[in-house]
Amino acid sequence: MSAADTSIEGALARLAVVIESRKPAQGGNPEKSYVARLLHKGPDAFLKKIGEEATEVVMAAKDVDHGADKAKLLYEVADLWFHSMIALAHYGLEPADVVAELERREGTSGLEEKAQRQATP
Ligand SMILES: N=c1c2ncn([C@@H]3O[C@H](COP(=O)(O)OP(=O)(O)OP(=O)(O)O)[C@@H](O)[C@H]3O)c2ncn1[C@@H]1O[C@H](COP(=O)(O)O)[C@@H](O)[C@H]1O
Repeated sequence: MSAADTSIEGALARLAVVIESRKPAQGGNPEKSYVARLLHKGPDAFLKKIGEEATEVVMAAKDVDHGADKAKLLYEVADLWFHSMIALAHYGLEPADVVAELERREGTSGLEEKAQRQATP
């Protein structure tokens, strides 16, 4: 992975490295870094942000339904991904773990998976 890696996974991996470096144990400074500040405040702070950003995604999507520009939707989804990545880092997970989970699901219909889950006692 390098800065020249323009894949989605590359961009997420680079951001994950920066987030990791903002952890209190790595010397992240809450005065100078937004990520360090959220990590310093703890889960309640960044989980609240995730809830807010998810709501903002929904509102932006509804606005697009009513003719608004898609740029706001992109912006809000980026905020949601970003704050979710702070939670992943806090809980010791990486974007690659999410990608692996999505890959594991590849080719399994959501309807099939749901039926199997409901059939399991
Ligand atoms: N991708 C982001 C990113 N996306 C959004 N944000 C910040 O997230 C904050 C929350 O967005 P809101 O719209 O809720 O704004 P707000 O009302 O100011 O937020 P609050 O007062 O509720 O905290 C804003 O301050 C945004 O600037 C981000 N801050 C940082 N990054 C990445 O994280 C890296 C490290 O950032 P620092 O830790 O700040 O150096 C940066 O280089 C970027 O790559």
